Amino acid sequence: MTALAIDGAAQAGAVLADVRARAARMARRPGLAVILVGDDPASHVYVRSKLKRAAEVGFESRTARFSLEVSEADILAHVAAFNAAPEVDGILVQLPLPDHINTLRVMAAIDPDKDVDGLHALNAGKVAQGGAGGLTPCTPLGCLMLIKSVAPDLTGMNAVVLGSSNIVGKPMAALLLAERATVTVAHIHTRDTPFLCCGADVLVTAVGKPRLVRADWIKPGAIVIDVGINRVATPEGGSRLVGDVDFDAVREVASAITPVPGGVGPMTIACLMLNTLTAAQARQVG
Ligand SMILES: Nc1nc(=O)c2c([nH]1)NC[C@@H]1CN(c3ccc(C(=O)N[C@@H](CCC(=O)O)C(=O)O)cc3)C=[N+]21
Repeated sequence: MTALAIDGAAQAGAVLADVRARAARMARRPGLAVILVGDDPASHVYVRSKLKRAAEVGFESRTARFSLEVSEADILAHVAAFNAAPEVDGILVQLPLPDHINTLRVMAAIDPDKDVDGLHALNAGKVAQGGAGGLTPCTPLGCLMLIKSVAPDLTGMNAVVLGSSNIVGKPMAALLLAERATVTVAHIHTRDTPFLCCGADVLVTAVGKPRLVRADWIKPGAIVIDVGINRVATPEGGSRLVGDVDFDAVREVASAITPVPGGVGPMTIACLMLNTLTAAQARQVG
């Protein structure tokens, strides 16, 4: 069987069209503020594409850029200014931050109502409790939409999440649990990860290791969601993006799989716009 390649770009396009239509009906355009530290080229690419999408759906946006040497106090002061700015509905602090800045302290400083990354402890706690009313981290939210596009009911399924970060693995596990799946989270210290993966009806990989996940790790018919974005050298001397999954081989075992690029990445950005719209609507209603 050759798996269905889940078209993340197309599904993201549908989410963005919906966001754009709903934003157009608002009294005030939603506003997104991005904080970017350092000069990592990949981070700059991601932030550029977020700002481009924001403009396309009719949002205002602004970016505060800082050198790698910026102090934590300076970042916290900018977060406070965005918290206080009435035209800013969503605040995103691009990660990773440099080591001298305490990421959790910065997340804690963001107004939870403007926390469009869903990383403030209040929003993370709401996600963990399986409840509505909070903002959900963009990548796991996008992954869940992609999964549900091929499997609307996850009740009783075995889901395995590779990676236990605050931004992907932990909220992904919480969302799958809320969908009534049986969830296992594997990480760097896990013994026999391939064995765990072999029992997965749904496998979400967020590790950052190019082509780590092989075809013999995959249960026949599984749904495979690849969050990894890894740049690798090509024999021709160029480079290209690959995921955490050996796509060509796994495709012959799985029933559905997301490609890289064109899978989870575009959905992450679409969900950021969706969260910004949600935050703007909640704030404008008051
Ligand atoms: N606070 C915070 N929130 C984030 O959501 C966040 C972050 N920090 N730090 C970095 C990661 C990475 N990330 C991506 C989003 C879109 C693509 C994306 O659209 N990728 C395209 C390809 C892009 C390319 O060609 O380079 C694709 O997969 O098709 C990739 C990566 C969001 N992140």
